[in-house]
Amino acid sequence: MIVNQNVSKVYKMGEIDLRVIKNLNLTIEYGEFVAIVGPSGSGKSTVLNLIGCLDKPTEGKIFIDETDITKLDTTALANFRGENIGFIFQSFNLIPVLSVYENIEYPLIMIQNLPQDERHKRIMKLLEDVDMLDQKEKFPDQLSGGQRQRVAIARALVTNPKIVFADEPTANLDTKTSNQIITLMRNIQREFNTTFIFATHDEKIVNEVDRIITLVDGEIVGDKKVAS
Ligand SMILES: Nc1ncnc2c1ncn2[C@@H]1O[C@H](COP(=O)(O)OP(=O)(O)OP(=O)(O)O)[C@@H](O)[C@H]1O
Repeated sequence: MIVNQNVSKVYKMGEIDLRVIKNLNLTIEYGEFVAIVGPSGSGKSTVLNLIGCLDKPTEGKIFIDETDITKLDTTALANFRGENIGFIFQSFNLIPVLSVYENIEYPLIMIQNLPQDERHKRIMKLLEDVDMLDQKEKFPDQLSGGQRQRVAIARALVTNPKIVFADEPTANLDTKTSNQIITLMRNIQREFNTTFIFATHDEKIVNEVDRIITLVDGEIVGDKKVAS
C-alpha cells in the first residue's frame, strides 16, 4: 500500500517559492489501475516522481508498505526504487546501443543475486508477453513506436516491481497502438496484480482505469472509483 501524508513540494525559483504540490493525502492499494489527470502544470508528473522515489517532497511522509521513503538517503532510495518500482515514459527512453533483449535485461543490474538462467528465463517470458520474441536482436531505432513501448513495458516489469508508473505512455502512439498498449498493461495488472499509476491526458487510458484522481494546482479536487 502507498500512503502519502500531507505531502508538499516547493520549487525555489530565485526569490519565489513555487508550491506545486499542496498537502497531498492519497492512499493507493496494490493492484490498482489508476490515472492521475489534470491540466498541464497541475503537478501530475511531480506526484509520480515523488511516489516513484525519483524526487523528495519538501514536507510530508510517503510510505510504501512500512518504509517511509522520505527518510531514505540517495543510495537507499535508488536501491528501493530498483527493487520495487518500474517506469514507463512517453518517449520510451530505451538505450540506443543495446538490443531489445539487453534493454530489458538492463534493470536486472540492480538485482545482483539473481542467477543467470533465471535472468534469461524472466527476459524470455516478458519478450513473449509483449510479443517481441522475434525482435529480440533488433535495436530501438529499428522498431516502431508501439514496439518500442512494448520493450519499455517489459523493461519496467523485469524486476517484478510492485508498482509501475507510466507518464503519458501513449502520447507518441497512434490510436490503434495505444489501445494495444493499454490492453497489454491491463492484462499484466490482472495477471500479476501489478499496480499501475498513470499520469495522462489520454481519454483511452482514462476510460480503462478503475480510479481517476484529478489534480488542479497541486491539489486533489476529485478522486473517484469507476466501473470498468
Ligand atoms: N524542476 C522544477 N523547477 C521548478 N518548477 C518546476 C520543476 N518541475 C516542475 N515544475 C513546475 O511544477 C508545476 C507542476 O509540473 P508537473 O510537470 O508536475 O505538471 P503536469 O501536471 O505533469 O504537467 P503536464 O501535463 O504538462 O506534463 C508546473 O508549474 C511546473 O512548471
